[in-house]
Amino acid sequence: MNYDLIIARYGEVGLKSHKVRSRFEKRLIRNMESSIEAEIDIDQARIFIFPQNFDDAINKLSKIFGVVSYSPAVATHTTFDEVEDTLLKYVDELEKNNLINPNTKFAIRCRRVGTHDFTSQEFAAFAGSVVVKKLGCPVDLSNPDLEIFIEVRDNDTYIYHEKIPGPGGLPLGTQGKVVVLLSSGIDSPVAAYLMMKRGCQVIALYCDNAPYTSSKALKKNEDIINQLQTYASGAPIKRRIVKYGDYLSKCQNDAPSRMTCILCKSGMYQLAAMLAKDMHALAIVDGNSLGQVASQTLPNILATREDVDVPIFSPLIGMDKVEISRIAEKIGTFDISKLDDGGCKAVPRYPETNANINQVHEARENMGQKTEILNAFKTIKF
Ligand SMILES: Nc1ncnc2c1ncn2[C@@H]1O[C@H](COP(=O)(O)OP(=O)(O)OP(=O)(O)O)[C@@H](O)[C@H]1O
Repeated sequence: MNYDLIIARYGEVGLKSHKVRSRFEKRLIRNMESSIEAEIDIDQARIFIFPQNFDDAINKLSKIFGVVSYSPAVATHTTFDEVEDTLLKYVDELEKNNLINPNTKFAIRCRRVGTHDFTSQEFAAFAGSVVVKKLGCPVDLSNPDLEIFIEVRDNDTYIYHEKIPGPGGLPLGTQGKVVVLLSSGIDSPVAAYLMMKRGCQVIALYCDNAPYTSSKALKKNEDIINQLQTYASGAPIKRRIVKYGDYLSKCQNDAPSRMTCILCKSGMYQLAAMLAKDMHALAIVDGNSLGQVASQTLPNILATREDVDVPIFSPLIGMDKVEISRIAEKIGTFDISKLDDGGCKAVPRYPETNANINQVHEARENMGQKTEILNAFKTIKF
């Protein structure tokens, strides 16, 4: 198919006030321009993309948040003769690609913006008659095998047959920055993706538990971030790594062993809060799903968040593993996350599942958490 352009549509952005919408539209276009080589215009809630490479643009648009659907299209002028001529060529191409034949039930869907001396129904009937004359195929408006869309916008008319779904959400970068505690597991990459979909730029903090975890875990974290970067056009993920092994040793040596995981998570939140303040992020995000593992019971979630003065979001809290894994597969992180990295050797045999906030508070004081976290923070490279 020889297309002239791609028409993209946005969803939620259109519900905003005029001022906010115009800011979000600009950001959406900027995000598109940073990964697609194209000339891009916007007119009345439609984005017109004239790419250098169509396949590449079609691929990239599926990963740009804010886009709800898009259609490769041909363009012509709004006259009966020119639309007939262009439609005949378009149908020729559809036929060559086995998308239409004399038995295909089809419908023309016409939309119109502007002042014309015909209605949308009249124009659809005209376009339908062009197709019937050419192929003799039956019109079926309620249950067609193929829909051909004709979009008339003043003097320009666009013809297309596909509406490819985009990822939806809000344009990346419109909702500020968040620090995501991003491990090498299945869940936190999905949490990061969902926050990106809501428009947040991600700062990914990885706590490197070496020598309790292997270099494979660190490599997996890098590969996961590279995969998530394909969705981050216009607001790339910033990766930060903290050396966390010494802190974990201190937890093991100076606190009851059943507390290690609680103190580990509590320390991660403290670090994430410091990083958030340092990098002007307004929230922390984790991959918790209620009750999934020992560290994610309600008492433990409460105890690990004590003294954290930055909001913590857990976008997966109500999802089960199957739902989370399905998203991980869709976004391409599942196969990386599921690779065996040997796990964390600091996990005790019997981790606490019902933490008492006072006891955790005492354990944090006794192990000198504040100093240990300050020391760990210094290992982050900026
Ligand atoms: N090494 C780490 N670096 C950064 N964040 C981490 C790390 N380990 C765990 N977290 C955070 O704590 C949350 C819960 O921890 P848990 O030990 O259950 O994670 P996991 O199973 O290793 O990874 P995930 O939850 O991402 O599948 C994670 O979702 C993640 O947000």
